[in-house]
Amino acid sequence: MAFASFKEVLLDGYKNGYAVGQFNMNNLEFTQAIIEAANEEKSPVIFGVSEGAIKYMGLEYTVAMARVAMETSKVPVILHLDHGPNRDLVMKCIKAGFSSIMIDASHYALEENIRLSKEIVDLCHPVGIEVEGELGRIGGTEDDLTVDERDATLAVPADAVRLVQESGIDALAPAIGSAHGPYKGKPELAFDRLQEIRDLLPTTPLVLHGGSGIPDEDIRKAISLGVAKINVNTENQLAMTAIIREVLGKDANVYDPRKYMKPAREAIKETVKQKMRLFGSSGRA
Ligand SMILES: O=C(O)C[C@@H](O)[C@H](O)C(=O)COP(=O)(O)O
Ligand SMILES: [Zn+2]
Repeated sequence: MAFASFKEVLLDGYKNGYAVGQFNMNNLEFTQAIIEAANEEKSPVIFGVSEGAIKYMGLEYTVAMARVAMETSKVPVILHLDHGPNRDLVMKCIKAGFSSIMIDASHYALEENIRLSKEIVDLCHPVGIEVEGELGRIGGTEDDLTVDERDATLAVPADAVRLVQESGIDALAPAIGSAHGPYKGKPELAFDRLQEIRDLLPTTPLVLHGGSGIPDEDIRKAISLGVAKINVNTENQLAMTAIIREVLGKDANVYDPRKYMKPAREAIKETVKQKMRLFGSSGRA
């Protein structure tokens, strides 16, 4: 068994009107919960791993856990570098066995975003690895980086065309008003902007970051406008932490981590299953 093709999985969603969830790996329990949910829902699944998560889990453990999950399951599984910051980490992830890469050069000016994204595509495509790029600035806290909401900027459609065509990326994450982490108010997605980008790039699967806390009807609308991958992390973290608080709050004598990590794993699994149903990926594997 091998990891599945990022482009094939996304294109199937794109053509058939559903999105595949990227769920971030933070530890063993996340890995188990995500793959169990995917198997029970018969859904393709993407393990997203950020630089911070790699530092926390270790690169070898990360790949080993994802590989065991992939080899023991019957659904397409992808191991994706999330918000890859530079060539160095991308190279390490390719060598370690990641199956796709996100290069996030969105904090640079357009020309530099295109240059760095193309450099990563030129590294990845010859070895069969597909690449996601990002345009505009997504607000909120992602990994160890916080972008103040006032500094968040929507992706410019003409720039999206240049980034995709000149770098050769396989999927595009345009900033359309979603944010990483918990939302302070109701999220306001710029659907007109999403529509414009989709019309200009009718064959490129789009990616929605900051997928936690977005109302179901907005998720469905985003999918109808070309979003084929949705990233979720915060909702899983909140579900896990809430149950651990509850278990420890009820009984101060609990000290065995298995007593609270087991229900925590179940809580993540339920959250992931609900997302797979909402995204329409259930039953697609
Ligand atoms: O913060 C991370 O480690 C991962 C996120 O950046 C991920 O790419 C994402 O977009 C998930 O957003 P969230 O659901 O708002 O955490
Ligand atoms: Zn993100």
